[in-house]
Amino acid sequence: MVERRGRVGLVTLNRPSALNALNTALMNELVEAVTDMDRDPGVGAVVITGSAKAFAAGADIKEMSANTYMDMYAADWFRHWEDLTRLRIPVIAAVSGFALGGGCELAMMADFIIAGDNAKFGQPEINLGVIPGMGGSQRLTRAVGKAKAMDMVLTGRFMDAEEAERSGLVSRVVPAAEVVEEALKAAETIASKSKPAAMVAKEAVNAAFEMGLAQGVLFERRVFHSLFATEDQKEGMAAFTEKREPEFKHR
Ligand SMILES: CC(C)=CC(=O)SCCNC(=O)CCNC(=O)[C@H](O)C(C)(C)COP(=O)(O)OP(=O)(O)OC[C@H]1O[C@@H](n2cnc3c(N)ncnc32)[C@H](O)[C@@H]1OP(=O)(O)O
Repeated sequence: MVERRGRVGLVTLNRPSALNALNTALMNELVEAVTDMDRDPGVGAVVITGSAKAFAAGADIKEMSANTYMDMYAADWFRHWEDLTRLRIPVIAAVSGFALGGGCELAMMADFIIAGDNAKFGQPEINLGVIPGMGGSQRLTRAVGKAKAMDMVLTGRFMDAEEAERSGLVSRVVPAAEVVEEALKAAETIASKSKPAAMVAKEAVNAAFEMGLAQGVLFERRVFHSLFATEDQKEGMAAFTEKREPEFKHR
């Protein structure tokens, strides 16, 4: 499930026979793997991917179907999975095939999504008599706006890769066979930058979803100032002046 390519971590969901339906065991493994990478100074970015047919076809319907309200509430079902949104290093979702329900929500927990041209995104929980429960109603709405989010959440229809790119859900669409390599290349590019700068950049962009404009701009300015305490800022600006490539030390 977990591989290292230099400074990049690659995590592959490994239940292809069930289209990577997200059950507790799989999600515990995923959260543990990326949390370990997040703490590893040698990792600068992470890619999460699935199989060619499915990134993930949703939360495991069979695992939760017999649960009662109290089972769901007492376990606070999906709460632990939200840990993925608290990672400090950049995370890319490389999506091929189905990204449905919890699969779409998992992809949206990443910092950005690179989609194969066969990708299909959807929040079809309405067909099961429920609604998104891993943040879909919130993150999809922020990504694509109210009209498309309402359409998808209320009708359960799928969005193809082209529409997903046009709507702002994914950052780029590439041939399906190349999606993991493209995501790894993007992750390698990120991991080659100053790690403190990349982490702060992620925090600053995410702040746009939590703060008003004035507060967000102030937050950005303050964390921008803070980067002048890093060796990498000195190196990056010296390298520019000396017309050479920077050698970041990630501190
Ligand atoms: C986060 C919250 C609140 C909820 C959710 O995420 S609920 C789940 C939302 N997702 C869905 O409703 C999609 C369910 N899956 C499908 O509609 C189809 O599997 C498909 C359209 C994605 C693909 O259809 P296809 O005919 O190509 O493949 P299947 O034979 O249907 O699937 C193969 C294999 O995988 C099992 N599978 C698929 N999705 C799930 C799932 N979400 N949970 C559990 N198991 C799933 C499917 O049952 C089949 O396994 P078996 O052959 O053993 O039955």
